[in-house]
Amino acid sequence: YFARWGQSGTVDLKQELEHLVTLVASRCLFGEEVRAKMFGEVATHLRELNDGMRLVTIMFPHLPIPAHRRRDRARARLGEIFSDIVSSRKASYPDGGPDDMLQCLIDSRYKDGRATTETEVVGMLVSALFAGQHTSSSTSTWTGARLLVRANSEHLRAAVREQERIVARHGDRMDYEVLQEMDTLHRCVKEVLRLHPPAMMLLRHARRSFTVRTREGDEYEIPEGRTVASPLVLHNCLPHVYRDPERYEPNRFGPGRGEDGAGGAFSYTAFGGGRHACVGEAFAYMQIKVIWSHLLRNFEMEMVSPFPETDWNVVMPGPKGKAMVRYSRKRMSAAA
Ligand code: HEM
Repeated sequence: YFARWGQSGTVDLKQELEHLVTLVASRCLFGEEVRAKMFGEVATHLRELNDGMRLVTIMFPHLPIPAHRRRDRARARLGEIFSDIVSSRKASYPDGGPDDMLQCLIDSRYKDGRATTETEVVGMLVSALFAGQHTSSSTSTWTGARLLVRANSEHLRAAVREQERIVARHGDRMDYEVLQEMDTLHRCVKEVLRLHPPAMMLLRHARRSFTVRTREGDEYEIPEGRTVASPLVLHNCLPHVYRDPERYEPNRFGPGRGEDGAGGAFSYTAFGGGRHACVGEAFAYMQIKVIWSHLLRNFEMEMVSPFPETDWNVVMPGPKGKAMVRYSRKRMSAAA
């Protein structure tokens, strides 16, 4: 993908990473044969789905506003595209096909032995692509925005030094084990997710009433049947859990700092928690670390646009506007 970039130049990192993550997601979900075909249109519809998830959507999901109409048209069109993909896969591989998520959903059976229907497979594909695309691409962009500003150059240097050590040990080999060694990069991404969680709140339905006791000792009764919103944009920044919470400080998750999980099992909830916690967490970290290890090994980069603002108008807030980055090629050698 990055072979398209020149020897040096300026790019909108946000747009580049959005494209790349859509390609990776479509390859992993649908397989090689559809990756190239569907890229342009699907990327546009995914953007319209996200743009149609406004704050007002939580209260009035069907309010007749232009963003909701675009969302509904995009969902219908995605349904058509994916239905074609499911039926052509079923026709081409009647006895089991390639090793990807599409095939896995087609082959799945319910406990009573019933097969999944085409509508169910299409619905799950749309939701997995939606859940995995925007979240990972905005986290990749925020990682760049955080690491490439001058104030964080020590963290950038630490992440580059880690890549040098890993290249010296493993050369160009890139697989699951090698990714597990990238602790510094992992913490850089984890800290990005603390400050810029793509989901701003978790929602739960109270199936029975219960009482919440605050640190100050106040008690609140949550009645049965209510929806409870847990605002992770706020509790990822609680000062009694995270020292200097507004600061980008990946080392707070390092050994001996005592901040990792300091507020209990649910103090860090960028991927949610409990029964409905994100199923894509491990995949997301792998994807983002593959992308950023490649960039750190092959490019010198610097942000040339202001640090992006957050687009708070949508339910899954991401960086607003462009994230312009100047790059020049380098080659990290195994001898480094
Ligand atoms: C940086 C990337 C990601 C972030 C920050 C993220 C975050 C989240 C959050 C906060 C939830 C709600 C959890 C809850 O309510 O407790 C969630 C659910 C979910 N995520 Fe992710 N996610 C990411 C990537 C992915 C990827 C790559 C996939 C799939 C390939 C994925 C699939 C899902 C699914 C299917 C659910 C619903 C789980 C359920 O309701 O049982 N996510 N994610």
